[in-house]
Amino acid sequence: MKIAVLQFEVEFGDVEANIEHVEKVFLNTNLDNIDTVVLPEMWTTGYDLENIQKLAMDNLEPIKGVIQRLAKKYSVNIIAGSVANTKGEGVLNTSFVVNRDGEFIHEYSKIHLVPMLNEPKYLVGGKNKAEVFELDGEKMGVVICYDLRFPELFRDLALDGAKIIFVVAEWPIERTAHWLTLLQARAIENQCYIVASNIIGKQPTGTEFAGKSIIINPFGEIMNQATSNEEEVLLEQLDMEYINRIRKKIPIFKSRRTNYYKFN
Ligand SMILES: O=C(O)CCC(=O)C(=O)O
Repeated sequence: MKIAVLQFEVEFGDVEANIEHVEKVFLNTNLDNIDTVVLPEMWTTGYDLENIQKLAMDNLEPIKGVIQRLAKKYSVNIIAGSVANTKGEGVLNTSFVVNRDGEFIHEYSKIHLVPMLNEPKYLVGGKNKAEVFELDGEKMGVVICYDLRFPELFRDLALDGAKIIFVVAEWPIERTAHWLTLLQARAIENQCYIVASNIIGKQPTGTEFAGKSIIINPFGEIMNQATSNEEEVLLEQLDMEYINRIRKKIPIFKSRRTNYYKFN
């Protein structure tokens, strides 16, 4: 599976400009042999939480249509990062996935809201657990930013067969060390690929973002990593068989002693 991870600066509160920008990145990137493109968290709005009610999508419309059109046009699967999304009782931070035929195949709304960003004041948490989905016959999952601090979520996805876990984020630069360490830990402990897309730049709220989008293999090695301050597209081929070799060599899933854990 060949992956393209997009890292860019989000225009604060400017949905139209951000969509236009992503369309341009698709146009200017050679996606000929790419299977799956990954976008970051809240990429249509940034953390413009004061205005999030009016900037949010309405049950993922119209952004779903935009992504479906791009997926078909370039014949790529798209992990569409996440967007502010009004559904039911409030605004969710929702990630979604569309396959290369333009079919909508998965949706997950962030369950862990971030106190440090005041997210619980403006957003509602997702009510469903992160589930595994399939693209091109491979099982995978997607989680959103702060979710990275909750290893249970990753373990559940891995136990359900996920071989790639995507992390879509707006992770601040001041906690770059946590970003890198936790992403590598999640890859090592779950022996799966971790593919993470983060944004760059400073937003009017004063938060500066870490960039450092990254692709990590199931042995925990960094295959590709972006800088902290430049727009970039990371391209990498993932060998899905490598997961089996690593799991055979270090059989942690066979060595688990679930009787001794709170969560099993
Ligand atoms: O956990 C962190 O340090 C950052 C989380 C975050 O910024 C987010 O979830 O958007």
